[in-house]
Amino acid sequence: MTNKVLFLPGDGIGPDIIAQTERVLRRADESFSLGLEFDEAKVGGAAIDATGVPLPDDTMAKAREADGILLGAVGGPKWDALDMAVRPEKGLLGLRSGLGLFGNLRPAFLYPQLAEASSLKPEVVSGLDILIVRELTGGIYFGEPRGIQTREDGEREGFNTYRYSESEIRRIGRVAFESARQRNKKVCSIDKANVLEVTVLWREVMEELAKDYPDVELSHMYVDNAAMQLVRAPKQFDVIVTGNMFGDILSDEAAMLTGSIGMLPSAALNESKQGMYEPCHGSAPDIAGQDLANPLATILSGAMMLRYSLGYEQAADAIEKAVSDVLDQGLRTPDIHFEGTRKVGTNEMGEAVLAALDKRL
Ligand SMILES: NC(=O)c1ccc[n+]([C@@H]2O[C@H](COP(=O)([O-])OP(=O)(O)OC[C@H]3O[C@@H](n4cnc5c(N)ncnc54)[C@H](O)[C@@H]3O)[C@@H](O)[C@H]2O)c1
Ligand SMILES: CC(C)[C@H](C(=O)O)[C@@H](O)C(=O)O
Ligand SMILES: [Mg+2]
Repeated sequence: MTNKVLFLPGDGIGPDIIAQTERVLRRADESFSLGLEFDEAKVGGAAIDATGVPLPDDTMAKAREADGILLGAVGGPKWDALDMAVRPEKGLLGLRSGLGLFGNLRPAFLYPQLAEASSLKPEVVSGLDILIVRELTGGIYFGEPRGIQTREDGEREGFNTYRYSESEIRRIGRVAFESARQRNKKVCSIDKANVLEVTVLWREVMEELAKDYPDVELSHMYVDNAAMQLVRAPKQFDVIVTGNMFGDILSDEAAMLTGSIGMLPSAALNESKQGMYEPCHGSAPDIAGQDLANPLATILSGAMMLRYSLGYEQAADAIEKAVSDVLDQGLRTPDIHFEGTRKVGTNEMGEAVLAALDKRL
């Protein structure tokens, strides 16, 4: 069996962080004799520049063939102002929906070495380990109708549709309940059921589903309260399940509890566990190409790919331990740097992870 890994570096810091992750994955491949086959394709702004579209057919074809996809990030000021039809996000959203990657796992785990980098007091975050399960191919991101139009009275209006079917809610709910079974057996479903009918249905379906998981405790919370609770007492959460947009916002918030958005990996899985893995952050145009980006979220996404889509638990473990080792050594990119630690660049951080991985073998 071959295990095809496709790299999609994308834009901004995407190529910087994918380069470091590729080194680490190639080393893991050699050391554990995984038999990985690597390929690369363009997406987002880089694809627009090269081909005129953000998701070329060739990229989509390679993505369909791949067992695991590792994406850097897409977008940036050069392309974001373009019409919706050609926005780089279309490339990313097209990949997610085209591959049916509805289940987005975003683990907000605080490495103890980074407690001082967190935005919250160490006692509030120490031991933090939350899994955000975000629905990724539905909700307001994809609902129709959508658009910007000029009304008869000459005023322009923009509109999107927040829509979820029962089966879409049920399948993401199952991901959350199953994940909770492997963890602390608590699911908190986050909605806005006091205002939005779509989330009244969301709540009802979660309640129905809970009957199949009597060993898991289900609770519900409105999203505004959840945003507040995440910074007040984040350790009350185990698994959070929520829709596409609320999950997008809450996962960036959760990232800061772990020290930096540069630390948060993610997996996007479909029914057959094919997956696309990416850091939760964007293309960070402000620091692109300057050896400043933190590559750890992407390296950790690579470890998630080995674990969830390719089944190489041991290699995934070794990479995660190597990341912990470099934090133990006090190495920090600027986003997680604090007094008493040593500031390093993207490249040096990648090299340090490689060296730590070698020592672990
Ligand atoms: N998955 C994706 O591809 C993805 C995700 C989010 C945003 N975007 C796109 O990225 C572009 C920039 O968006 P934004 O500025 O809102 O969000 P962003 O996540 O790119 O950046 C927000 C802030 O976090 C910092 N940051 C992000 N990643 C970092 C890392 N690895 N190391 C150190 N610092 C890091 C940036 O320097 C910036 O100050 C936009 O075009 C947006 O649409 C893409
Ligand atoms: C770039 C954008 C489309 C994307 C999203 O909103 O899903 C990003 O913010 C993310 O979190 O992956
Ligand atoms: Mg986001």
